[in-house]
Amino acid sequence: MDFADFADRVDAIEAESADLAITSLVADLFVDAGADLPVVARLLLGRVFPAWDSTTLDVGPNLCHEALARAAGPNVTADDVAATLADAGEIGAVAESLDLGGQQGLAAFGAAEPDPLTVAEVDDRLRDLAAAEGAGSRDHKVDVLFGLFNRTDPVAARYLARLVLSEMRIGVGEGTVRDAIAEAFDVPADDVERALQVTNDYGSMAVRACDEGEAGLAAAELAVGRPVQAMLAQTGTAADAVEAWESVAVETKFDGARVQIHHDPADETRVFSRNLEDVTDALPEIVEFVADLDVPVILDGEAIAVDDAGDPLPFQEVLRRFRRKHDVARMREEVTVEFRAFDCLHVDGTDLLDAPLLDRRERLSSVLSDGLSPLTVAEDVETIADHEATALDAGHEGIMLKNPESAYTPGKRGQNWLKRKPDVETLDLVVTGAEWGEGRRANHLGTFLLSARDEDEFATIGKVATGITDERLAELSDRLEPLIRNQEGTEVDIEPEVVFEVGYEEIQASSTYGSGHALRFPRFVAVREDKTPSEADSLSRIERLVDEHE
Ligand SMILES: Nc1ncnc2c1ncn2[C@@H]1O[C@H](COP(=O)(O)OP(=O)(O)OP(=O)(O)O)[C@@H](O)[C@H]1O
Repeated sequence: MDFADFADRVDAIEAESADLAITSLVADLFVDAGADLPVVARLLLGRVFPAWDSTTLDVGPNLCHEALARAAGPNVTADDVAATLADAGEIGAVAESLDLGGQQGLAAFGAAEPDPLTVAEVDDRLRDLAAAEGAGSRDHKVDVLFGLFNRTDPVAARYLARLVLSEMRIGVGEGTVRDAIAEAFDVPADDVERALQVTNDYGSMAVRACDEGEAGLAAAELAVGRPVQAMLAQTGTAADAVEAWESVAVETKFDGARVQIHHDPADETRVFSRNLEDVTDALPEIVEFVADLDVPVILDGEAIAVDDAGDPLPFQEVLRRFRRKHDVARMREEVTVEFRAFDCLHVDGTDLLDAPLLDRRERLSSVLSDGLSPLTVAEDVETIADHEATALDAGHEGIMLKNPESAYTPGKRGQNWLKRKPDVETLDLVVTGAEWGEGRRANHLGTFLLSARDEDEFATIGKVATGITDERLAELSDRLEPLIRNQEGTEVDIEPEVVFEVGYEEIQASSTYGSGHALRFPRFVAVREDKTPSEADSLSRIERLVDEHE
């Protein structure tokens, strides 16, 4: 399929507002995609790589601006592109407005008219770009993008630019793609959903539905090395759990960060964070913890930080170890990390997702002799309260209440896992702007603009400057500066990428911020290194919190 045809179809999808009509347009596109089906399914979701693969293109706004400027000819600079972006508000509109691939573009192809750009070629070139590293990789990336932009018409340029900056935002979510696969290939949406949960690969599952139908989807299996979404919990009480189930599996709720271990004794061990990022290199202790297991396993659990006496430290400590690429050995001395296992998805060739929790726990105890989260089966609130008191005494965050009969449902926040509602409410919000500091803090970003997730946009809700030490501020500044998009006076726009956990006193109505709400006395708690903006708190959650407190 030509990329220009794909872009025209995406344009029609973006222009449609009715959900059902969008699904049908996507389904038609899937039917017409032929051999490009896997790539088309991923690109619609703004992905070059499957959802389980944490490889990124690693293309920042500046690099993209440079490539666009080159493709637009000698009279346009990267600064011009950035200035146009400030007016246009999004990179797609900027790319579309530039006259790309003029004479300088043809010259790059030896003056001959280049072949039309295909979807497969875009995919190949972007994969090649993602693989570039080391000296010269930046130039190589600009060259690749320049080569692609040179061969796009305005609509294709719009979607290519959005794709490379992970800003596809065409109103097609994972649910739409699931329903469109079902509609296109006449298979039940539930079967597609299940296969997607197990594989986390929209492209391959679209192909399976097309080629093999229901049977192909049913045969989808977990693979050691390919992470699945974590099962999530709702808030609930002991009384809720006792009422809902015959008995209750009570576990300690560790205050750490979720990790999924994929261990294959014949191959390697990989550790993934809650957002499926590969964090293996940052957490060598976790790899060492399973090194002696002689069967392939997929384990779910929590990485916690402990002090010299082995007592738990707050989760901010463990987050200091996440995503760290340098100084891992030194950080390991500073913060000791341990693993606490609470679930087991696969052992030695057998998938356990559909097995009841207690069976999965039995398999877990058969492979691990220590590091298990303690579990009590309770039938009354008193026994649950006892477990809770013991957990809190030991310095843990609280308890989890689980339905002993329940299957493991990846990515689902169902009724089968309940977490004790924390006493202090915090919000996970995306940093979308900042202000340069004053006085001795003038070289750092000082105040951070926070936004809640609103569908695939972000709605501002407050600013935080309190609770941040000078050292932390320097770190945050280094982290956020490369994400600056625009600057006006001392205020900057920040590419939505970093999630802050923030405490607050109250949520008030406000006309100052886009969300219609403002946080009263917001204070910085931590950077949620384990969350992406898509996992930040949504505007609808904030509205629910406001309703609850009224
Ligand atoms: N025994 C346990 N079983 C399940 N989860 C546990 C357990 N101990 C700790 N956890 C952690 O608790 C998390 C769920 O509750 P919590 O509210 O703390 O997480 P969150 O990441 O802030 O929010 P959420 O997962 O609800 O989006 C799990 O994702 C997991 O990381």
